[in-house]
Amino acid sequence: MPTFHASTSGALTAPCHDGTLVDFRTLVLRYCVATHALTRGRSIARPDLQDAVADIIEGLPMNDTNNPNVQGYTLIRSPEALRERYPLSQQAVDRIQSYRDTVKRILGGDDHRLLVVVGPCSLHDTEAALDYAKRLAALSAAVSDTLFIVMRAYFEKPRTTVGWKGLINDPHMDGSFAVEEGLEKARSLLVELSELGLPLATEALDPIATQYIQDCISWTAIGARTTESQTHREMASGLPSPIGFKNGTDGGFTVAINALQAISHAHSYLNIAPNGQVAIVRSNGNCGHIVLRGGNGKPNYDAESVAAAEQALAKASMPADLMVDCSHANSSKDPANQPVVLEDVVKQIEQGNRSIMGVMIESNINWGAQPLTCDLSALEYGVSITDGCIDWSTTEKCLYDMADRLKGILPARQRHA
Ligand SMILES: O=C[C@H](O)[C@H](O)COP(=O)(O)O
Ligand SMILES: C=C(OP(=O)(O)O)C(=O)O
Repeated sequence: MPTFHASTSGALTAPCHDGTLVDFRTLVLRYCVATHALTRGRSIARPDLQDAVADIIEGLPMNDTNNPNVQGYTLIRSPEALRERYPLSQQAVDRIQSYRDTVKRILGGDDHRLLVVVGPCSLHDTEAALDYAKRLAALSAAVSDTLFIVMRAYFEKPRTTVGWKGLINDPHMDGSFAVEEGLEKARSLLVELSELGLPLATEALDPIATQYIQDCISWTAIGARTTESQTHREMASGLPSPIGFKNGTDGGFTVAINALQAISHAHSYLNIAPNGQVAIVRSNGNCGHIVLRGGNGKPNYDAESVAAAEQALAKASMPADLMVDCSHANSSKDPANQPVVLEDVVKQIEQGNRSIMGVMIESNINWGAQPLTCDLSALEYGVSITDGCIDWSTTEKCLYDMADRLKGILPARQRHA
């Protein structure tokens, strides 16, 4: 790794990628010229930029007290630059705005439909994701009087300990962590999915990554492992779509209810501006609801748990808006249990429940999950590489059945008295 040396004149110099000795100011200048060209949309040879960046970053001494545990930094393009490269059409922008408004109307009880967040646990194969989305778009149109369907487009996976952290973090799924490529893959796929006319949901995990993709998203989850995190609550208060806070991994509602209260306020926090510069963000505050996903080895989708969640929300003077996650601890991570949970939820609504405004289902083209192995060509098409999912035919059956049974009930339901 090259390091900078002070010459007798005091100038910092370092050996460049091509072996020549270059001073620090020249390297910074090369980098600025390259990024300026990029942000202005001019094409520049990618290696020029990479070399300029690598020369600067690798030249910076890392053995200071601030960074003893950091191997290095790789600068990447700004959110603005990626958005310019993969823009949404005006039609998609208008649709996304109307999808977000629909989610808010469902929360307020002004749209009687049930919000259904359904799709793969994580997306790892672009072709399979588009295949799934096309099927879901057709199904969604057929049940749109009763269900408002939003596709799970999850690119970030929070891990209990370690494991593949999703397409953004490791797009080649081989531990090479090409995060910039991951952001590019995620954004280009989100744009393609958005153009199909399907509302999209994701989990917002990395506060910086959100800046690259959130314009495509109509409903956002904050996961069970981060619902209690102040950083995630601050970020959520500034995100453009309504938020579903999962209950904590212990199965309790309190941290999710506290999170809802936190995001209803404006916050000031550190993140990056669209041009990639570190900035203080001043948010307006946001709205959302809790998601019951079970925990601590126990489910919490049953009528008794739902009533307890309603009481906890009432005690906190929060509206009774609940989504039930049919997967995760509610299914003991066995996809075969998801239809069982869904059946229970539909029965609760048939029997007069007014607080359940949505469900979440982990579904894919094919059943179950497969381990991520070194030989990627051995992966089965349309099968999750994270949590197990129900397959497409089960998904169709579940959603058509639910729409059929709730068709006459939801329009008459007074969600908020
Ligand atoms: O939804 C996915 C998983 O439940 C979540 O990422 C945690 O997975 P893990 O417990 O296998 O790490
Ligand atoms: C990780 C997820 O859920 P949870 O945070 O509930 O574990 C998920 O929905 O993908």
